[in-house]
Amino acid sequence: MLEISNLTKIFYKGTPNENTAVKNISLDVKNGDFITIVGSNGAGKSTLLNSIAGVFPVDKGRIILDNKDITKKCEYKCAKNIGRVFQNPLAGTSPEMTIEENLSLAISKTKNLSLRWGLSKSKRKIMREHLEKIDLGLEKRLTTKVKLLSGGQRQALTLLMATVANPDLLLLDEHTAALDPATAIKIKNLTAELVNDNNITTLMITHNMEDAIKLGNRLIMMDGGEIIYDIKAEEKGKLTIEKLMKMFEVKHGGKFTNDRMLLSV
Ligand SMILES: Nc1ncnc2c1ncn2[C@@H]1O[C@H](COP(=O)(O)OP(=O)(O)OP(=O)(O)O)[C@@H](O)[C@H]1O
Repeated sequence: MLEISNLTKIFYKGTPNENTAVKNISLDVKNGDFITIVGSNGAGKSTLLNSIAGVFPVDKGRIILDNKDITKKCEYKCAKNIGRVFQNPLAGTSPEMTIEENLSLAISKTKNLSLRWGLSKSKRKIMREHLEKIDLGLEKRLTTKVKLLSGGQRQALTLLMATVANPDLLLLDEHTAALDPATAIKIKNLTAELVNDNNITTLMITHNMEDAIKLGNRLIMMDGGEIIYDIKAEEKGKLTIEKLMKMFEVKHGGKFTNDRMLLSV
């Protein structure tokens, strides 16, 4: 489904600040995999996701999504098949546009041609049905401007927009980290529901070890630009936070240094 081979991303190449953020990473992601990604600060997690999403050119390697080579595809083109949600709840929606206009744009990426254009009655009905699923009463506020929503409401809408067109791949970069604890739980549950119901292949960066263990069917740990652990199905089911920390220390050769990660234990 997603095949990454020998991926390398170097920032400030050829300068004294040269920094290899992703080092020769290979990863084979199966259709429907829900992979959580953990690792210390600067481990290369966001760089890996940004490389897949075409944010910048990579220095080496290949990225194949659904049998298509997307290694050199720009961010705009990748966005047609890849849904993304970021940490900042203000990032994924257009504030001056209404809920229905935002959602309509997201639906316009769908392969279902009859749903693509305009704000027809049937499209509104479908939008309301989608919004009902997130259970925040937004289905009654279709014409409200998005800038009037709370951070949590906006992040839920962003998540819905990122999944509504059934993307080939969903990339989540600490998408609940900026929310209050109660809202974060809601968004995490919504994530699991949307991903599982639609069988969306997903990579999710989190600093919360508990979430990393609980959510998804596979866990990847990164350190120094490399994948140091790739823990699958059954083995993942037996993981504990303590085990995971110990494993990190064994490979890293030192204590865990990520304050945010430790705080969320
Ligand atoms: N756009 C960029 N330009 C230059 N350097 C960058 C850029 N993005 C990331 N880096 C550097 O690449 C390295 C990996 O950063 P990255 O953001 O991928 O780590 P991360 O694992 O996501 O960390 P965190 O958990 O702190 O968000 C870091 O040294 C970072 O400073």
